[in-house]
Amino acid sequence: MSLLQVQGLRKSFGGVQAVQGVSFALQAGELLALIGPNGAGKSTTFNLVGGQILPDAGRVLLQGQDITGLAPRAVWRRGVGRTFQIAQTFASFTVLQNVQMALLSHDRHAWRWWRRADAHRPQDALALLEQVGMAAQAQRPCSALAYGDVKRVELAMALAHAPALLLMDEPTAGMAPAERLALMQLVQRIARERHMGVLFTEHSMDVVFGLADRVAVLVRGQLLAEGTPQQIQDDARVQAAYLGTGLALESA
Ligand SMILES: Nc1ncnc2c1ncn2[C@@H]1O[C@H](COP(=O)(O)OP(=O)(O)OP(=O)(O)O)[C@@H](O)[C@H]1O
Repeated sequence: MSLLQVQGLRKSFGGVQAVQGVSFALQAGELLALIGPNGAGKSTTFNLVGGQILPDAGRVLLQGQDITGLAPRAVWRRGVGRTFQIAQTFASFTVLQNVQMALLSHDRHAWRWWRRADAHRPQDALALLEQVGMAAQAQRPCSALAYGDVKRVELAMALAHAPALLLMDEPTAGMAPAERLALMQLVQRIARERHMGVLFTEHSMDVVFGLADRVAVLVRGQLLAEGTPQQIQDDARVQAAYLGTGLALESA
């Protein structure tokens, strides 16, 4: 059974048909990149899976269970984690405290008990930081970190929830080419180790064609093609869709 099945999703905003019957599947341990020109419907699809937007039609199944229309928090409870285009951490708290707070949230302790974070599962928080290569910086405030390191802390916070599926919205936005490949190599390794599926939107073709297992191409709200990076790069329809958009399909 696929980890995630998206079946015939549709969403219109007024007269704009943002997503028009999109279907795809994602397996555990796999990285699926959702790409397409501006306005293709990537964010809308992403938000339909995460529960931020209600679909007009179609279904989202997680491990065979229908999660269509559930609120974001309920989708999260079912095992769907999320990272954001602009990493979200508490700047004045230490790296370790940030992960401890994510563990608190996962363990269903209310956020207002944040003062207890210091005492909450410090060894587990440290182990998560080791997984993302941030244990040495555990005691630094997040405000003192380089942006690439903040993204690693955000990843550790998402992993605190032990998600079966991780949604990553433009994970490498604002990062230098070497940094973004390193981050996504880390995500790939963790996805394999944890059998966690990763659905990500991405504009950097070096990341998409270097690290995704499969690529889904959206154009004007429809799924134009889906396949391995090589199949997508060789697909004449995809190349035509990108012509004139100012985006290059080749890896940098
Ligand atoms: N809340 C909204 N209200 C009205 N129109 C919307 C809304 N969200 C998206 N749209 C429209 O739906 C279409 C798809 O937008 P979407 O943001 O999903 O595309 P995208 O592929 O993520 O684009 P980009 O790469 O520019 O972020 C666009 O025409 C957009 O203007």
